[in-house]
Amino acid sequence: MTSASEAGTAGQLLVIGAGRMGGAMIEGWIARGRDPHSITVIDPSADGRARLQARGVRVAADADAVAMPDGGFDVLVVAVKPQNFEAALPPAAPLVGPETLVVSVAAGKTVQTLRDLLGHPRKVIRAMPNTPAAIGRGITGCYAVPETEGGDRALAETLLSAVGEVVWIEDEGLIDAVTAVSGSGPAYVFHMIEAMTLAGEEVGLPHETARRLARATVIGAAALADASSETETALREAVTSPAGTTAAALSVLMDRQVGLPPLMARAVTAARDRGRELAG
Ligand SMILES: NC(=O)C1=CN([C@@H]2O[C@H](COP(=O)(O)OP(=O)(O)OC[C@H]3O[C@@H](n4cnc5c(N)ncnc54)[C@H](OP(=O)(O)O)[C@@H]3O)[C@@H](O)[C@H]2O)C=CC1
Ligand SMILES: O=C(O)[C@@H]1CCC=N1
Repeated sequence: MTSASEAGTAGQLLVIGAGRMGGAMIEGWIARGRDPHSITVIDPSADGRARLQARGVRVAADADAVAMPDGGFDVLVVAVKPQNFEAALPPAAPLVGPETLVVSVAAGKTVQTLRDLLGHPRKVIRAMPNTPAAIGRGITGCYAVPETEGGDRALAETLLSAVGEVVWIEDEGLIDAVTAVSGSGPAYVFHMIEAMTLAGEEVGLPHETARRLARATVIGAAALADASSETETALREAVTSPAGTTAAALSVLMDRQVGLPPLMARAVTAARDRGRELAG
């Protein structure tokens, strides 16, 4: 087993579930120079396995088919759906050693559940990334159990920062809130494009024109926010002429009773509560 600091690019990684999230992380690690042979994937999808194998990643259809590396796995990344936990995790428990760092990106599933299903590993980190990870523009919120050491957190941060920014929280109970804001958040933004497209059609634009305008506006506004040192509030105010068209729209969107803030609060609370339900 390598030291935690070496394992940013060295060390042996086991990934259970290489779909959208697991796959994006693997691509990020390889892009950052990790040897694909240091990654082992368990995934039942034959197509997915063939794609990864062609990239040099070691693959197995199930835990029984995994060849344990000398010294064991340094990190186990759990990236299966919460609904697949019971089937996927217990068979992998023998692959988890006393020094293996378990990093789970699954929504809802608690440290306690991970420990119960994986033979009670000591070092567990819950991480919540999002799909912009696929282009290296994700953000991941992380919680580490007190049993982890500085080197474990540094190792997790190295792995997760391969696909974007990393923020740490000190309370596991807040991971569901992170999920509700940034984990699920990209879907809210894509839905904003859909809603602006529909609204454009309702005021007379052809569908494709409305879609092009809406999409380029969201992408352009996000890029401007990214490039600018100004706050979102300042950027919003820069669009808003006194008594102009934007002010008319914002009087609807910013209504405290029926505007976007109370609607977004309901949506984020619903996501947070669903995360809590998935824990069970
Ligand atoms: N998508 C997102 O935006 C985010 C997802 N997450 C979390 O990431 C996790 C994975 O989500 P996502 O990547 O979207 O899901 P995907 O369905 O894309 O990926 C899950 C992968 O796990 C595989 N799988 C199913 N059963 C098993 C098993 N028994 N052993 C090993 N692998 C298995 C699936 O194969 P098959 O398709 O053949 O079933 C699939 O390839 C979830 O827990 C989710 O909460 C976290 C942040 C954001
Ligand atoms: O929808 C979900 O449950 C997962 C977690 C965050 C994004 N997708």
